[in-house]
Amino acid sequence: MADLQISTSAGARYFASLVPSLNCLRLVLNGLSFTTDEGLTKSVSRLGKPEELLKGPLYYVLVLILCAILFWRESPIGMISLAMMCGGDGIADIMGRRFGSVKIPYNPEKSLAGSISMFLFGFLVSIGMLYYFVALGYIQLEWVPTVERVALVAFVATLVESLPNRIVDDNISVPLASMVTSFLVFGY
Ligand SMILES: C/C(=C\COP(=O)(O)O)CCC[C@H](C)CCC[C@H](C)CCCC(C)C
Ligand SMILES: Nc1ccn([C@@H]2O[C@H](COP(=O)(O)OP(=O)(O)O)[C@@H](O)[C@H]2O)c(=O)n1
Repeated sequence: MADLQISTSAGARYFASLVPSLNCLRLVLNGLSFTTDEGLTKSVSRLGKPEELLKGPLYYVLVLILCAILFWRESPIGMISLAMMCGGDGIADIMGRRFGSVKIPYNPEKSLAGSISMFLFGFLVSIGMLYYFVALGYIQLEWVPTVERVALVAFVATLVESLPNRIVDDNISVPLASMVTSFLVFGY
């Protein structure tokens, strides 16, 4: 068990994914009303309906599991995708609701304040995470091209998030767009 807590061990990524996996189970059990956790439902839903847990929150933890297992500590793709979903998309909601008076022309439900906040905060969290991983020696990066690449990923993810999300939830489209763009610019 101690070996699993060493991030270089083969099983570490699976051990780390236990936390979002257990939350995934909580969301499914409560979303399907097999169990009732009103605190969980109220904290992660908008209307207080259990079935809401099977949408955005569930996609969120599934992306966490995927990034932990697929990318772990050796690829920048996972940490950038999580930074854009957890940091960028998260701040877009907060800033957009509060300061979003100027709406996006092609999507009146979203605002420039939300999108600009998403780009800037998602970019900064991505760079911060990459700096941390470089400092720990997990990955090696040249910073000038890395900053340019992360800015491109943040721009694409912000553009995707600004689109009307009636088709695909942005907890899927934002990390997916980040993963594809990161793979194209970083190559791994
Ligand atoms: C409320 C959540 C998603 C809804 O997003 P949206 O539809 O408003 O866009 C998040 C649900 C969180 C889940 C119940 C518990 C997550 C546990 C996870 C291991 C915590 C680590 C998060 C950290 C920021 C990486
Ligand atoms: N780019 C954005 C994103 C969200 N928002 C605001 O945040 C609210 C929730 O955004 P959303 O529907 O994308 O919710 P999440 O599922 O991303 O949290 C929107 O109804 C807007 O009021 C914004 O103004 N601009």
